[in-house]
Amino acid sequence: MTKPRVLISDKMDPNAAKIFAERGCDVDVITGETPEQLIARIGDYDGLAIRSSTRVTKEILDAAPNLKVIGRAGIGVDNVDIPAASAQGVVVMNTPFGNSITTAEHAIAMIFALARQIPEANAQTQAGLWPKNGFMGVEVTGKTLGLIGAGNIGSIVASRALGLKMKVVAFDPFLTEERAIEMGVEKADLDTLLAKADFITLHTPLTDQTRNILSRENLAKTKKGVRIVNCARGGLIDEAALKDALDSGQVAGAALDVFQTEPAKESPLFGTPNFICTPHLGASTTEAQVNVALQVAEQMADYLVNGGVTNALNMPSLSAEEAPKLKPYMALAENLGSLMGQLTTGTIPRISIHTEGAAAELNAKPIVAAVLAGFLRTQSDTVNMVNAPFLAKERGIEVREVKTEKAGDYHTLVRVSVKTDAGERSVAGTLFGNASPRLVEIFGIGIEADLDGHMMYIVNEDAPGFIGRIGTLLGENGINIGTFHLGRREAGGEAILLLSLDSALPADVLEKAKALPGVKRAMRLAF
Ligand SMILES: NC(=O)C1=CN([C@@H]2O[C@H](COP(=O)(O)OP(=O)(O)OC[C@H]3O[C@@H](n4cnc5c(N)ncnc54)[C@H](O)[C@@H]3O)[C@@H](O)[C@H]2O)C=CC1
Ligand SMILES: O=C(O)C(=O)COP(=O)(O)O
Repeated sequence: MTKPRVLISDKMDPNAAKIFAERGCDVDVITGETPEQLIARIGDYDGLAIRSSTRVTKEILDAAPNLKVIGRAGIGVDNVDIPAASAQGVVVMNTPFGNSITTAEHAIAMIFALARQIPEANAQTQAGLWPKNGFMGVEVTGKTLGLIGAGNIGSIVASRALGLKMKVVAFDPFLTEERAIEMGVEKADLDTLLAKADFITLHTPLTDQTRNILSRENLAKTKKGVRIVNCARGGLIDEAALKDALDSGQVAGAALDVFQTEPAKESPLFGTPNFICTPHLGASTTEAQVNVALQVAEQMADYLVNGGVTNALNMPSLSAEEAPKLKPYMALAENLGSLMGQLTTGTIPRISIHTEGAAAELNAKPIVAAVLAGFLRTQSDTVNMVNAPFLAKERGIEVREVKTEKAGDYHTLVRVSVKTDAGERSVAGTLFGNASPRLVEIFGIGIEADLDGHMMYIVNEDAPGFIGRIGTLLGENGINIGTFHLGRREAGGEAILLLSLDSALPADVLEKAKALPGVKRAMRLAF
């Protein structure tokens, strides 16, 4: 058997290459290449091990017919086009915990650096100025830390901040009261956090919901003199608005480890008083880098050599016997969970997974795990089939399984229902030819569609002319519609439109769609 070939394309602890070799893989370490160089090289490889510098785009995947697995030595996978990788059958895995402590410690270091202006004081002292009177700091003891995102890293930051005698107020729509009490933090909505916090620290992934969470408008709602730390992802803060807020004194200090565009070699923020930054060093400690390198190499080698799957973000774990029958159901279940996750917001106390007809005869556990993974992955990059049920429990989500062996309108059906403030809402799908997943219902409205790639979802008033208007808007913006699906409650009532698009829907076009007459809701979806 030929040995699997692995490319390590970002700087990684040497332990990774060592493990790959020990586990029977041929490994090359070639870092710092341009996308064009990577495209020219990637065709030969079965595995690609990365950190945040390599962007794995559809173009790179298109040039990688042999690629089976992408391993992220770290947490965030926003640099990987996961829908494109999934479409190509490439497993994407990360190492969800190996660098969390290190990153939390960087955020705490940033808090102190801001509180005592350490970088500038250091620079002026070494320049011979002995600026003893120029640097009046603030204590952190007794101050309020606003935590946006209370997942793995956020909760470590909270525990450290509590140890420093800070009060912690957390905003995370998926944080339950019980978990907040366990963490010793006060659960709050975003506006309350913005109004109360003396320091704000961000620990969410970059998603459509979190992009620009510290927008110009939200920065204006902060307590005057707030200090802000971002060691999560660029794009969570409006950088131009942050610059203005620092200039006006609304924000007394800001520390960024991450930027909207990286590498950030220039920025209007550079040189602004009370602004400090590091070049995406959150995960850069010896300990964290050894952790993630060992873990990613073990996981990838396991998959390439034995077919074992750990911490995969886009693939279910299955036994060899169950696999062929369950596989299409897993895809259906994951898509339905993801659809539900994308369509609902806020705390969800209950998810019910109902299998009917042929689906009810199967082992429900992987189907339930796939629904939960699809649902929770819209909130966190670190969810997979293995940890989704635990995460759901931790988030206080009650999970119900219901089986009806007698078939209804479809010979086999999976229905996902969630309890929301607005009542119970459900989506359902079936398998065509026992193989192809198909959506058949959204929120009580019958609609048949494949859930695949980039999509757009619209709820509108059923009235003549609407379909023409949306088609014209997308056409004028160069967006090609792949498939077009319609459903409605009754003639002239509420209608839904589900479009598959050949490219991602830009934010400005989405805003224009929302402004079309008759549109009640418009959003982009991705599978
Ligand atoms: N600077 C660096 O070098 C590093 C950065 N990171 C980044 O840190 C971030 C957090 O990582 P983890 O804590 O491990 O992830 P996690 O998945 O454990 O936690 C993320 C939390 O954000 C919450 N969240 C999701 N949507 C939200 C919203 N709209 N508003 C508020 N909260 C929301 C989730 O419920 C979850 O609790 C990720 O973006 C990751 O990529 C991670 C490691 C190193
Ligand atoms: O793990 C993450 O999400 C990180 O952002 C760390 O990035 P890095 O591996 O240091 O390029």
